[in-house]
Amino acid sequence: MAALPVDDIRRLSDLHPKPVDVGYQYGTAGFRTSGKILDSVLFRVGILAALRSKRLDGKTIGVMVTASHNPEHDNGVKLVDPRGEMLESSWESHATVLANASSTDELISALHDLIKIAKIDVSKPARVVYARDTRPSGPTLVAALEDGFKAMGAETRNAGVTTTPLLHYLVRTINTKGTKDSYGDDSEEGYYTKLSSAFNKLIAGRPPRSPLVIDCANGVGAPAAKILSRYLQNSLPIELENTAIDTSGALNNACGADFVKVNQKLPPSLVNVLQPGQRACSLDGDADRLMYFYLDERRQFHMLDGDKITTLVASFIVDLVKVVSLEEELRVGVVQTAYANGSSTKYLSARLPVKCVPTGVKHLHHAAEQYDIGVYFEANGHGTVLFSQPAQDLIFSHKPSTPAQSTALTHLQNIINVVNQTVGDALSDMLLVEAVLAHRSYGGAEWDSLYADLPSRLVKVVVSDRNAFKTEDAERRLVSPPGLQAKIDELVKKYDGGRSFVRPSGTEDVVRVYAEAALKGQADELAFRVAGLVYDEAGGDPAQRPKEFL
Ligand SMILES: CC(=O)N[C@H]1[C@@H](OP(=O)(O)O)O[C@H](CO)[C@@H](O)[C@@H]1O
Ligand SMILES: [Mg+2]
Repeated sequence: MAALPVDDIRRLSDLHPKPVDVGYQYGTAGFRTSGKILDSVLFRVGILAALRSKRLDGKTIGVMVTASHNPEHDNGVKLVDPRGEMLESSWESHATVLANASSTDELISALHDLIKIAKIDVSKPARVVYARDTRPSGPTLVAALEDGFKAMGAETRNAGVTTTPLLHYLVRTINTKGTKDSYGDDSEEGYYTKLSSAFNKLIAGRPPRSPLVIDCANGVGAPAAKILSRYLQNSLPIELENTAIDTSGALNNACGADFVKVNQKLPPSLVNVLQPGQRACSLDGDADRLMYFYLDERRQFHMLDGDKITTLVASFIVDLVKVVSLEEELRVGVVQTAYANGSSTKYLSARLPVKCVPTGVKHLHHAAEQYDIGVYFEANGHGTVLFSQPAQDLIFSHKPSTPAQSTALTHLQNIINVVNQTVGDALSDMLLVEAVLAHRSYGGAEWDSLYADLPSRLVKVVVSDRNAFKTEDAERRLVSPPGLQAKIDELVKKYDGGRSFVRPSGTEDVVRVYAEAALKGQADELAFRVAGLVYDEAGGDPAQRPKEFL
């Protein structure tokens, strides 16, 4: 069995020393922190990606350098497994171990351990494809990553500056190229062609669409949406806003999907742009999240979040499945997290199976794979639709008995192709939403009226140790610190339609509090009361207690 190229690793590792006194964790979204302290992490992730590929007989592994919706000065990195899905969870801890090795010697010894534990044949080829978003720290971090690849002698393909979902698409298409499972052409062009031609077929014969405003969060979604618009031509007129990818500090700043979701308001930059009734959406910094919204006649803001997208899309698919009389063979189900608005869960549960899983896309994705057709979106707008292989085979082979069935089947086939099944994809999801709206003849208001959101509030609490907070029941209840859940239950009882839960964030050093209630003021009050409980319970300094906490 070949040995690790220790000399190359040593020489290059010395160029990327780990800062002392910094600990790293491969969390829900990979490694994510200030871009200034990620150099050694990127180098080591380069090595890890090569080893993961060797472990999988030279299948291509993806590496994405992004911190998504986080502030511009943050950055991050995550690995993508061969089918375009998130890194297998047992390897998350390998990643954490490598990132925290304090010296080159320790790194090399950790690598030897990893090879043994994970049974890696080092003589196998290593193949990786990588990309980054538009963050200013990206080029330097990618150089560190490339040193990691070089140390391992990996075969590499640089996908440049692109969106996270496009990188996931590339990983899957590269690995399925020339097989019966081919997912498309392994190029940017292949991606845009696949999505746009499916969309064009889906909306063929429908009245022309009115222009859609896209807030690109001043990120990589801007160039991506521009390219997509060329492929769409007249089928979907779009107006791009917040496209300043070279303006320092602009990324995700007072714009983008996370801003809209958290603040429940219009990005200020759109105030003089958006017309009442016009459809608009926001992407996040790496274009895998999508939030829709519109202004009513009184210029009141209305948000159409991931739950509203789930409802729109799942109902449409269910109706198509009914038309083709395949309800038994094509079971449609929905996956949500505790952050899903209670009204959406109620609406959906009355119509289809709904499952609640812990936060983080990998949990939703895996649960959605259990259905023939699984629709999943986090409330924050990250999600997609998964079709099992048997479901796809049936949809492409079934013989329709009537013209209506033939049309419905064709729509299902085109939905399969418009959707990026590897991961949530803002641009693909946007095309899917636009297609369904066109079929239903809905504007924002009609879509919004399917159910009324319960007012909700999300609050962050800074605590000294978020790991002291442990949850059960898909994060809806706290088991630790002991006794805190009972106090939350007591509070919740006092609010009409009240619901609240507390969980440690997987991406930030905070504990999150969510609350909803029948009235906005009540949801806010409940959230701030629970936040106060959490703060005090965690031993927060009374002098620093945020004044809004009750
Ligand atoms: C409330 C919320 O929006 N949480 C987000 C956030 O996770 P936290 O574990 O809550 O920090 O980032 C994750 C990764 O992007 C995303 O999957 C998740 O939905
Ligand atoms: Mg993102």
